[in-house]
Amino acid sequence: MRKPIIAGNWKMNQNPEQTREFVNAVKNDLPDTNDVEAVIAAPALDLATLIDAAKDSVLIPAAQDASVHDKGAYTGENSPKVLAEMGTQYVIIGHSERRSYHHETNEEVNEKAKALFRNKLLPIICVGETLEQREAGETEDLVATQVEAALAGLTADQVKTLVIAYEPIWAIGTGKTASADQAQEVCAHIRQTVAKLYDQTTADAVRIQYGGSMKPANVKELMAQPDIDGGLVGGASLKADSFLELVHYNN
Ligand SMILES: O=C[C@H](O)COP(=O)(O)O
Repeated sequence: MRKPIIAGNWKMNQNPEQTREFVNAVKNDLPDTNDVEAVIAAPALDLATLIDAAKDSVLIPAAQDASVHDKGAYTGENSPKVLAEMGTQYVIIGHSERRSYHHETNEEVNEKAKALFRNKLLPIICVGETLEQREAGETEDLVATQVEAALAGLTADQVKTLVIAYEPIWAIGTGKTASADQAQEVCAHIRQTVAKLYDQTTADAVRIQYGGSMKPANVKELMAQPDIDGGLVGGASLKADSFLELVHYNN
């Protein structure tokens, strides 16, 4: 039985004061962590505040990216070693905004996944296609290639603990959600890809999120799909009320 995981990705929004207000507003109303994991991936500048404010709650702190290096002369980078020391649990890697604006390659995403495991952090690996790629019928091959590259060299035991987020780029921040059927089809394909690369037990353990205009109005239908185990949510995770509705999708 895979534990659902709803993760807010704040992107470059919220400041430390807003972060503390948000955590104070949600922390006593979160679901039992055995039922649903509630995660917030804050900007690096807010992470210390998030971790401090959330310390007596079940809210799980996450980062939005990490360096492939633990330390050294890498100006502007965030060390996975320090993220772990601070109390971060998950780190998003390979988000389409990083692939597009920072030209991150599949190989770098793989290096980052290895750096996270080296530091006992868990990756949330993002994959997904553009509208042009979808219309050209390339979605399944593209997503399988991204998954295979990201997981290269990882053990089955590592893969069982990580999260893959399927985020069709055309649905991110656009208000256009993939239909539940479209999202399920690609998430099932991702699971089959993991089964081919590893085995069915590993594929059955890995958690797959959908991301792209997920909101309180559509979370229930998306989460009802057999291969969707969670959501990676941008805009709708910024407000406390909306985030609480998302993590309580089952009520
Ligand atoms: O990481 C989150 C996704 O990019 C989705 O963003 P969105 O919910 O604002 O569409």
